[in-house]
Amino acid sequence: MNIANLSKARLHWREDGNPSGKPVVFANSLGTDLRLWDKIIPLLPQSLRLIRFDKRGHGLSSCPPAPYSMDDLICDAEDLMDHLGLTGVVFIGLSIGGLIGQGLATKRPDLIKALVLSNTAAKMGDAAMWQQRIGMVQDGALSEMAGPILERWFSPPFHRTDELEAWRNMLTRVPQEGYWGCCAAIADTDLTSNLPDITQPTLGIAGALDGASSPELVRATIDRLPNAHFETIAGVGHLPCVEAPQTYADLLIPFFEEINHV
Ligand SMILES: O=C(O)CC1=CCC(=O)O1
Repeated sequence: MNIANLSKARLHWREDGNPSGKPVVFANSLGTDLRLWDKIIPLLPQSLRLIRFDKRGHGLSSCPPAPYSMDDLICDAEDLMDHLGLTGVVFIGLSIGGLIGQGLATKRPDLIKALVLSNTAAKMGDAAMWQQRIGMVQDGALSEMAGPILERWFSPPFHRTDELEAWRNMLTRVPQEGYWGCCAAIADTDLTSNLPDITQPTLGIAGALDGASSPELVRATIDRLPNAHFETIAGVGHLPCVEAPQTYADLLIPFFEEINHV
Protein backbone atom coordinates (compact mmCIF):
# COMPACT_ATOMS: atom_id res chain seq x y z
CA MET A 1 0.00 0.00 0.00
CA ASN A 2 1.29 3.50 -0.85
CA ILE A 3 0.79 6.33 1.63
CA ALA A 4 2.36 9.75 0.96
CA ASN A 5 2.93 11.83 4.09
CA LEU A 6 2.33 15.32 2.70
CA SER A 7 2.30 18.83 4.20
CA LYS A 8 -1.41 18.86 5.07
CA ALA A 9 -2.64 15.25 4.75
CA ARG A 10 -1.57 11.65 4.26
CA LEU A 11 -2.84 10.43 0.90
CA HIS A 12 -3.34 6.85 -0.22
CA TRP A 13 -2.29 6.45 -3.86
CA ARG A 14 -1.88 3.68 -6.37
CA GLU A 15 0.08 3.26 -9.56
CA ASP A 16 -0.60 1.03 -12.58
CA GLY A 17 1.01 0.76 -15.99
CA ASN A 18 4.66 1.62 -16.60
CA PRO A 19 6.48 3.43 -13.72
CA SER A 20 8.72 5.12 -16.33
CA GLY A 21 5.84 6.07 -18.63
CA LYS A 22 4.26 9.46 -19.24
CA PRO A 23 2.14 10.33 -16.20
CA VAL A 24 -1.64 10.45 -16.01
CA VAL A 25 -3.22 11.40 -12.66
CA PHE A 26 -6.88 10.69 -11.85
CA ALA A 27 -8.92 12.62 -9.24
CA ASN A 28 -12.22 11.25 -7.94
CA SER A 29 -15.61 12.78 -7.24
CA LEU A 30 -17.29 13.53 -3.91
CA GLY A 31 -18.21 10.30 -2.11
CA THR A 32 -15.95 8.05 -4.20
CA ASP A 33 -12.38 6.82 -3.85
CA LEU A 34 -9.74 5.67 -6.29
CA ARG A 35 -11.80 2.58 -7.19
CA LEU A 36 -13.83 4.98 -9.34
CA TRP A 37 -11.28 4.29 -12.08
CA ASP A 38 -11.04 0.49 -11.73
CA LYS A 39 -12.75 -0.19 -15.07
CA ILE A 40 -10.81 2.45 -17.01
CA ILE A 41 -7.26 1.58 -16.02
CA PRO A 42 -7.08 -1.76 -17.92
CA LEU A 43 -8.52 -0.10 -21.06
CA LEU A 44 -5.72 2.49 -21.32
CA PRO A 45 -2.23 2.05 -22.82
CA GLN A 46 -0.16 0.28 -20.17
CA SER A 47 2.89 2.21 -21.44
CA LEU A 48 1.52 5.15 -19.40
CA ARG A 49 2.15 5.77 -15.70
CA LEU A 50 -1.41 5.69 -14.35
CA ILE A 51 -1.67 7.24 -10.88
CA ARG A 52 -4.78 7.65 -8.76
CA PHE A 53 -5.34 8.74 -5.19
CA ASP A 54 -7.95 9.05 -2.47
CA LYS A 55 -8.56 12.71 -1.72
CA ARG A 56 -8.53 13.68 1.96
CA GLY A 57 -11.47 12.40 3.98
CA HIS A 58 -12.11 9.57 1.49
CA GLY A 59 -10.88 6.01 0.99
CA LEU A 60 -7.72 5.16 2.92
CA SER A 61 -6.39 8.74 3.09
CA SER A 62 -6.32 10.72 6.31
CA CYS A 63 -9.34 12.76 7.35
CA PRO A 64 -8.08 16.12 8.68
CA PRO A 65 -10.55 18.24 10.67
CA ALA A 66 -13.20 19.77 8.36
CA PRO A 67 -14.09 22.14 6.75
CA TYR A 68 -11.70 22.00 3.81
CA SER A 69 -11.02 24.67 1.21
CA MET A 70 -10.46 24.07 -2.49
CA ASP A 71 -6.91 25.35 -1.88
CA ASP A 72 -6.40 22.49 0.61
CA LEU A 73 -7.52 19.93 -1.96
CA ILE A 74 -5.41 21.49 -4.71
CA CYS A 75 -2.41 21.61 -2.38
CA ASP A 76 -2.82 17.89 -1.51
CA ALA A 77 -2.81 16.91 -5.20
CA GLU A 78 0.12 19.23 -5.95
CA ASP A 79 2.12 17.86 -2.99
CA LEU A 80 1.45 14.30 -4.11
CA MET A 81 2.64 15.00 -7.65
CA ASP A 82 5.76 16.76 -6.35
CA HIS A 83 6.36 13.87 -3.92
CA LEU A 84 6.24 11.46 -6.89
CA GLY A 85 8.51 13.71 -8.98
CA LEU A 86 5.96 14.14 -11.75
CA THR A 87 6.00 16.71 -14.54
CA GLY A 88 4.04 16.96 -17.78
CA VAL A 89 0.97 15.36 -16.22
CA VAL A 90 -2.35 14.74 -17.94
CA PHE A 91 -4.76 15.37 -15.07
CA ILE A 92 -8.16 13.69 -15.31
CA GLY A 93 -10.59 15.12 -12.75
CA LEU A 94 -14.21 14.12 -12.32
CA SER A 95 -16.62 16.51 -10.60
CA ILE A 96 -14.80 17.88 -7.51
CA GLY A 97 -11.74 16.23 -9.06
CA GLY A 98 -12.28 18.51 -12.06
CA LEU A 99 -12.38 21.57 -9.80
CA ILE A 100 -9.02 20.45 -8.39
CA GLY A 101 -7.72 20.06 -11.96
CA GLN A 102 -8.87 23.55 -12.97
CA GLY A 103 -7.16 25.03 -9.92
CA LEU A 104 -3.93 23.13 -10.55
CA ALA A 105 -3.81 24.10 -14.22
CA THR A 106 -3.37 27.77 -13.38
CA LYS A 107 -1.45 27.33 -10.12
CA ARG A 108 1.08 24.85 -11.54
CA PRO A 109 1.24 25.10 -15.33
CA ASP A 110 4.73 23.56 -15.05
CA LEU A 111 3.11 20.37 -13.72
CA ILE A 112 -0.07 20.12 -15.81
CA LYS A 113 0.39 19.45 -19.52
CA ALA A 114 -3.27 18.77 -20.32
CA LEU A 115 -6.63 18.31 -18.63
CA VAL A 116 -9.63 16.07 -18.86
CA LEU A 117 -12.54 17.81 -17.13
CA SER A 118 -15.23 15.24 -16.65
CA ASN A 119 -18.71 15.94 -15.28
CA THR A 120 -17.55 19.16 -13.73
CA ALA A 121 -17.82 22.94 -14.05
CA ALA A 122 -16.10 26.07 -12.78
CA LYS A 123 -18.88 26.42 -10.22
CA MET A 124 -21.00 23.49 -9.05
CA GLY A 125 -24.33 24.19 -7.36
CA ASP A 126 -24.94 27.13 -5.03
CA ALA A 127 -23.79 27.77 -1.49
CA ALA A 128 -27.28 27.33 0.01
CA MET A 129 -27.64 23.86 -1.51
CA TRP A 130 -24.23 22.80 -0.20
CA GLN A 131 -24.95 24.25 3.26
CA GLN A 132 -28.14 22.19 3.40
CA ARG A 133 -26.21 19.06 2.39
CA ILE A 134 -23.51 19.79 4.98
CA GLY A 135 -26.16 20.11 7.71
CA MET A 136 -27.80 16.83 6.73
CA VAL A 137 -24.48 14.96 6.68
CA GLN A 138 -23.53 16.44 10.07
CA ASP A 139 -26.87 15.12 11.36
CA GLY A 140 -25.84 11.64 10.24
CA ALA A 141 -28.17 11.45 7.23
CA LEU A 142 -25.69 10.36 4.53
CA SER A 143 -27.31 6.91 4.25
CA GLU A 144 -30.75 8.49 3.79
CA MET A 145 -29.32 10.86 1.17
CA ALA A 146 -27.76 8.00 -0.79
CA GLY A 147 -30.87 7.30 -2.91
CA PRO A 148 -31.05 10.74 -4.58
CA ILE A 149 -27.26 10.91 -4.89
CA LEU A 150 -27.15 7.53 -6.68
CA GLU A 151 -29.91 8.76 -9.00
CA ARG A 152 -27.61 11.57 -10.05
CA TRP A 153 -24.63 9.22 -10.37
CA PHE A 154 -26.21 6.54 -12.56
CA SER A 155 -28.82 6.03 -15.31
CA PRO A 156 -32.02 4.04 -14.63
CA PRO A 157 -30.70 0.80 -16.26
CA PHE A 158 -27.61 0.85 -14.03
CA HIS A 159 -29.90 1.01 -10.99
CA ARG A 160 -31.12 -2.46 -11.89
CA THR A 161 -27.60 -3.98 -11.74
CA ASP A 162 -26.05 -5.77 -8.76
CA GLU A 163 -23.23 -3.23 -8.82
CA LEU A 164 -25.44 -0.45 -7.48
CA GLU A 165 -25.21 -1.73 -3.92
CA ALA A 166 -21.41 -1.65 -4.03
CA TRP A 167 -21.45 2.03 -5.02
CA ARG A 168 -23.98 2.76 -2.29
CA ASN A 169 -21.60 1.09 0.17
CA MET A 170 -18.69 3.19 -1.05
CA LEU A 171 -20.71 6.38 -0.64
CA THR A 172 -22.25 5.66 2.77
CA ARG A 173 -18.92 4.51 4.25
CA VAL A 174 -17.19 7.84 3.55
CA PRO A 175 -16.36 9.47 6.92
CA GLN A 176 -18.97 12.14 7.69
CA GLU A 177 -16.30 14.76 8.25
CA GLY A 178 -14.47 13.91 5.04
CA TYR A 179 -17.69 14.16 3.05
CA TRP A 180 -18.95 17.45 4.45
CA GLY A 181 -15.46 18.90 4.51
CA CYS A 182 -15.33 18.45 0.71
CA CYS A 183 -18.89 19.86 0.35
CA ALA A 184 -17.63 23.02 2.08
CA ALA A 185 -14.76 23.28 -0.42
CA ILE A 186 -17.18 23.02 -3.37
CA ALA A 187 -19.61 25.54 -1.79
CA ASP A 188 -16.91 28.22 -1.68
CA THR A 189 -15.48 27.64 -5.15
CA ASP A 190 -16.11 29.60 -8.31
CA LEU A 191 -13.25 29.34 -10.82
CA THR A 192 -15.07 31.08 -13.68
CA SER A 193 -12.64 34.00 -13.81
CA ASN A 194 -9.69 31.56 -14.12
CA LEU A 195 -11.02 29.84 -17.23
CA PRO A 196 -9.40 32.07 -19.89
CA ASP A 197 -6.02 31.36 -18.23
CA ILE A 198 -6.32 27.58 -18.59
CA THR A 199 -4.41 27.29 -21.85
CA GLN A 200 -3.55 23.59 -21.64
CA PRO A 201 -5.29 21.32 -24.16
CA THR A 202 -8.49 20.15 -22.48
CA LEU A 203 -11.06 17.48 -23.15
CA GLY A 204 -14.46 18.11 -21.55
CA ILE A 205 -16.74 15.12 -20.96
CA ALA A 206 -20.39 15.15 -19.89
CA GLY A 207 -22.96 12.44 -19.24
CA ALA A 208 -26.26 12.99 -21.07
CA LEU A 209 -28.26 11.97 -17.97
CA ASP A 210 -26.00 13.57 -15.37
CA GLY A 211 -28.20 14.97 -12.59
CA ALA A 212 -25.30 16.70 -10.79
CA SER A 213 -23.53 18.48 -13.68
CA SER A 214 -25.73 18.61 -16.77
CA PRO A 215 -24.16 18.63 -20.25
CA GLU A 216 -25.19 22.30 -20.54
CA LEU A 217 -23.36 23.17 -17.32
CA VAL A 218 -20.20 21.30 -18.31
CA ARG A 219 -20.30 22.80 -21.80
CA ALA A 220 -20.64 26.35 -20.43
CA THR A 221 -17.29 25.85 -18.67
CA ILE A 222 -15.52 24.07 -21.52
CA ASP A 223 -16.64 26.71 -24.04
CA ARG A 224 -14.80 29.38 -22.03
CA LEU A 225 -11.47 27.57 -22.25
CA PRO A 226 -9.14 28.71 -25.04
CA ASN A 227 -7.99 25.23 -26.11
CA ALA A 228 -10.71 22.70 -25.39
CA HIS A 229 -13.26 20.44 -26.96
CA PHE A 230 -16.35 18.84 -25.53
CA GLU A 231 -17.98 15.41 -25.77
CA THR A 232 -21.21 14.04 -24.33
CA ILE A 233 -21.66 10.33 -23.58
CA ALA A 234 -25.22 9.14 -24.21
CA GLY A 235 -27.24 7.20 -21.64
CA VAL A 236 -25.04 7.76 -18.59
CA GLY A 237 -25.13 9.84 -15.42
CA HIS A 238 -22.47 11.57 -13.34
CA LEU A 239 -19.95 8.71 -13.35
CA PRO A 240 -19.50 7.69 -17.01
CA CYS A 241 -16.17 5.98 -16.28
CA VAL A 242 -18.24 3.43 -14.32
CA GLU A 243 -21.26 3.13 -16.60
CA ALA A 244 -19.58 3.33 -19.99
CA PRO A 245 -15.88 2.59 -19.44
CA GLN A 246 -15.13 1.57 -23.03
CA THR A 247 -16.75 4.73 -24.43
CA TYR A 248 -14.88 6.80 -21.86
CA ALA A 249 -11.54 5.17 -22.74
CA ASP A 250 -12.33 5.67 -26.44
CA LEU A 251 -12.43 9.41 -25.77
CA LEU A 252 -9.27 9.45 -23.65
CA ILE A 253 -7.00 7.48 -25.98
CA PRO A 254 -7.35 9.75 -29.08
CA PHE A 255 -6.90 12.75 -26.79
CA PHE A 256 -3.63 11.27 -25.47
CA GLU A 257 -2.54 10.68 -29.08
CA GLU A 258 -3.53 14.21 -30.14
CA ILE A 259 -1.35 15.73 -27.41
CA ASN A 260 1.48 13.25 -28.02
CA HIS A 261 1.07 11.60 -24.61
CA VAL A 262 1.31 7.89 -25.47
O1 LIG B 1 -22.93 13.91 -5.05
C1 LIG B 1 -23.28 14.54 -6.02
O2 LIG B 1 -24.32 15.17 -6.04
C2 LIG B 1 -22.38 14.59 -7.20
C3 LIG B 1 -21.20 15.43 -6.99
C4 LIG B 1 -21.15 16.77 -6.84
C5 LIG B 1 -19.76 17.18 -6.68
C6 LIG B 1 -19.07 15.90 -6.80
O3 LIG B 1 -17.86 15.70 -6.76
O4 LIG B 1 -19.97 14.90 -6.97
